[in-house]
This record gives sequence, structure tokens and C-alpha cells, in this order.
Amino acid sequence: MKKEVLMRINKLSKYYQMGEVKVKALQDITFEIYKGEFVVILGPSGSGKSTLLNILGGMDKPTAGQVFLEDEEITAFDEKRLTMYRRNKIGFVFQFYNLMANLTARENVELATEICKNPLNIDHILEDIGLCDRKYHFPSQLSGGEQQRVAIARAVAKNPLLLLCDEPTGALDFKTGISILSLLSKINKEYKKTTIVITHNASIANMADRVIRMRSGKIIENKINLNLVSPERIEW
Ligand SMILES: Nc1ncnc2c1ncn2[C@@H]1O[C@H](COP(=O)(O)OP(=O)(O)OP(=O)(O)O)[C@@H](O)[C@H]1O
Repeated sequence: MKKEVLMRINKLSKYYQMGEVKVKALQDITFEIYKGEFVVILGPSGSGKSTLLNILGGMDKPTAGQVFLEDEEITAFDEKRLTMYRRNKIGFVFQFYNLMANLTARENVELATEICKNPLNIDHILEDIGLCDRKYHFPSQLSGGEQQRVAIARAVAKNPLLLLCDEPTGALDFKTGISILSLLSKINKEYKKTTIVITHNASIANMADRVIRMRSGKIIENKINLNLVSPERIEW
């Protein structure tokens, strides 16, 4: 079956001028993301993962190069179109959940869906994600794993084309981390959401359809994972 390209990244570079020194956070990066894939972008601290994710998510602009989502060049968007892009096309999951402390779990998800075009049914997602009996709790009444589930529900409820996850298990213990990875895998398959996870944790790469390895702002490897391991069997 021919794979359809969802996102095309073409000769992307990002430089920061720090006084006399030019920091090359991304150097001439080119790759494609296919529809339905679960991709892990793996690299040590400082390799450029967050810089890349911020550009793919429309939160930052590159120094050079382009990013296309389907046929649209997002790197050519003005601020207004970037806002719509972030709102409607991308679901974000961060290491530290970023929930609103004064809203319940359900309200956190609801708030995100109120401003986007094609939201999914909130209660259905909360049930699917295992938060049915927790939806009227505030973040402070939830464990870290439960808070991350709310953050995932919030991202998925927007019905985005792409889920961007930045170290989604970084603040969690091993067992809870695995349950979050299982959930992301389920969302990828059942909701057919193309998913990119960035991490420095090499074990997580075992569950990816494709692994892109970065070092010093460059891609050093981009390969299909032939030994796919289910999240429940990952260890670190
Ligand atoms: N706003 C900025 N100004 C100057 N340099 C920056 C800025 N953001 C990132 N960098 C530099 O760009 C390089 C890549 O950083 P980036 O945060 O993308 O790496 P990373 O792989 O995500 O690291 P980590 O896993 O620690 O978050 C680093 O050398 C970093 O110091």
C-alpha cells in the first residue's frame, strides 16, 4: 500500500545568534511524516528536538527551509493563519501537562474544543481514555498520570491531523509512563492520529513505526522500526 505524506520538512535550519556565536539548533533537515504513523524523534539533550517540534507546531519560525502540511506551506503562514493551524490541525502534549488549575478535567478538555472547528465528543473521549470517574476533579486532585491523560484527551478532542508530544512521560514514574505510552499507541491506532513523540529515552523508540535520530541539529538516522515492540513490553 502506498504511504501518503502528511508532512514534508524540507531543508529546515534554525540558527540563534548568541553574541559572537551562532548556535545551529537545526541544520538542513529533510524528512517526511506519513499519515497514520507513530514516529519517535530521538536525541540527546541539545540535539534540536524541541526546536524542531516548535517549528512543526507553528510556535516558531525557521531561519531557512519549509514545512508543508498536506499541500500547505505552514512556514509561509502569517500569525493569524498560524493561530488557526495550531488551533485546528495540531494536538499538543507536553511533559508538564499544562492544565488550568481552576478548571475540572472535563472543563480543561471542553475549553480546548470551544475554539476549534471539528471537535470530537468530550465525554466519549474521557471515557475511552479511562477518566470517566475523574472528570469532575480538579488537576490538584489527580495523579501525574491522570493529569497527563487529561492533557491527551484535550489534545485528541480537538480532532487534530497531527499529535505532537514533547517528552510525554518525562515527569512520570516508569509504570505510569508505560500506561501513557499505551494510551498514545491506542489513540494512534483507534483514532488514526498521526503521532510524533520527541524524547531522549531510547527505549521508547522500540514502539515507533519509524525512528528519526538527531544529533547536533542534524538527522543521523531515519529508519522504519522492523522490531516493533508493544508499549507494555518496553523497559527502561
Ligand atoms: N531561544 C534560544 N536561544 C539560543 N539558543 C537556543 C534557543 N533555543 C534552543 N537553543 C539551543 O539550540 C540547541 C538545540 O536546543 P533544543 O532545546 O532544541 O534541544 P533538545 O534536543 O530539545 O534538548 P532537551 O532534550 O534538553 O530539551 C541547543 O544548543 C540550545 O542551547
